Amino acid sequence: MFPTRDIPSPSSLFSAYASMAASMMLVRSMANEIIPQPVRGFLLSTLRYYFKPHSDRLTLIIEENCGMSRNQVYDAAEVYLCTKISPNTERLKISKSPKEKNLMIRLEKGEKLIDLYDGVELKWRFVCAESEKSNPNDSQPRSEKRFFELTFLKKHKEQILNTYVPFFLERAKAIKDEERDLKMYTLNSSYAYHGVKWESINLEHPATFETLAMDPELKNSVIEDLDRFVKRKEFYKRVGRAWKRGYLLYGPPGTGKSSLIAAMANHLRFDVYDLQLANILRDSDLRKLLLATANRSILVIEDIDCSVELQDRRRVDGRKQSDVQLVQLTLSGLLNFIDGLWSSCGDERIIVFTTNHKERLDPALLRPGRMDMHIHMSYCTSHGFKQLANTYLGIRGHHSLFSEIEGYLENTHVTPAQVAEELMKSDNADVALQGLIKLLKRKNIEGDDAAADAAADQKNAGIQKAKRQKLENKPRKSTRNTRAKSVIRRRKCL
Ligand SMILES: Nc1ncnc2c1ncn2[C@@H]1O[C@H](COP(=O)(O)OP(=O)(O)OP(=O)(O)O)[C@@H](O)[C@H]1O
Ligand SMILES: [Mg+2]
Repeated sequence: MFPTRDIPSPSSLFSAYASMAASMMLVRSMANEIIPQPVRGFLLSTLRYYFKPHSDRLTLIIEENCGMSRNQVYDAAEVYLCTKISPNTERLKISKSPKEKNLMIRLEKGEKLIDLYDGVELKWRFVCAESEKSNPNDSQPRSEKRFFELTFLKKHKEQILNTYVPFFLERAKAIKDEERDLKMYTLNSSYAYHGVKWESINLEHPATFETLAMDPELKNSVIEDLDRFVKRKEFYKRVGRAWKRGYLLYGPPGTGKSSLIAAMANHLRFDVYDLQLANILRDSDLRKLLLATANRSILVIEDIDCSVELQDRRRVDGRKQSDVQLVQLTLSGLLNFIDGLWSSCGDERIIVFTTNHKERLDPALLRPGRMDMHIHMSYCTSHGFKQLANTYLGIRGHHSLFSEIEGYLENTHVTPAQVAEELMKSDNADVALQGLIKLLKRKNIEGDDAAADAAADQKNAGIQKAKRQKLENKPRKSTRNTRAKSVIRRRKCL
């Protein structure tokens, strides 16, 4: 039997606890009275800091807003994380506004993601919390506070802040760029504006480097050149050059010069500014227009050989006599103007000139260093034809009619535009290719005729030239004779 004497009865236990709790409350209330609230808060948090086990993880809080403006890091994280959605993600938000092309996908609150960067594991969590009301009597509903938590090992703090955050900011920019519609700016020459203005439409030209029929080596070198250009921000800064690049596209009509410009714009996701010089009368307009172009854009001046005949244009069309301008715009003047402006402002600019007649161009344009790359767009080759047959008829391998077509292409001048037109005439590959053979045969005969004509012309021209020279020599002799005779006559007279 246990002695029951030492075991406290429940009622005595209760009264002991009650008196202990009362005395603790008394101590606390005394402490509350003695130590003011802010000091108490500070002491508590300090004690908590020293006695809490320390974590080896750091969490960055990325809030939606910073003051009145949006937090760019938050917006970038929202876009970037859409590319990191894993099979474990359970809830996503999707939306689409009428103006947008693609669905917008965003994380739902509470969702977590893991990202790996350079071997470092990063834990992301999207949090939506109702913010505290500053005034409890306020009838307004509580606002929602949204933020991302980014957690990783503390030892990676520098790496994350200095490289990972800039990395996903850059990626988000690229993704947004990819999503947005490209713009094509043309000039609005309505003089209601007292000048010209850029007007934009969506650039929906579907040409890409994949669909472009052109010499594969040349195509690759253009792609590489463009890719190198956009990556060389630091390089251009270091060597003290403006970050811009010029391309001259030349070749007969219908060889793909305009298509190449569209392919460049689609590849780089750059807007296009189509500068029709014929619509510009004043230097001040040109300056305004150039200054109004944005970075990451392509300025296009098509058919530059026609535009250089701009000197001394006198424009009176439908305007008051007082508005009549004497326009003096020479190519070299224009180039110096563009160079000057471009060297002083703007980044990541591309300028493209096109011409059907390179030989007619002002040497100022062809001067080394002015147009960085001269790209010859030529008649359809056998490789170009295969590319078009693939694009238009879906023929990937060989076709029984190919060798005949390739035979003709070796000595026939036909443009990719003409080939493309033939290939579009039927969905049936055999019919379309037969049509192309007919065209090539016709061209071949015309080409032979034209060559025969050209040879005959040349021969005639040679004969005419010889005759002219003969004639030119005769009078010269006769002139000399006449002059000599007259001298003799004059002497005789004396
Ligand atoms: N190299 C090419 N590859 C694919 N398609 C081409 C090519 N060249 C021309 N085409 C087709 O022909 C059409 C006209 O070509 P494009 O306008 O690019 O020629 P261009 O060289 O700019 O002619 P122009 O000198 O008359 O301005 C294009 O829309 C395209 O369908
Ligand atoms: Mg063109």
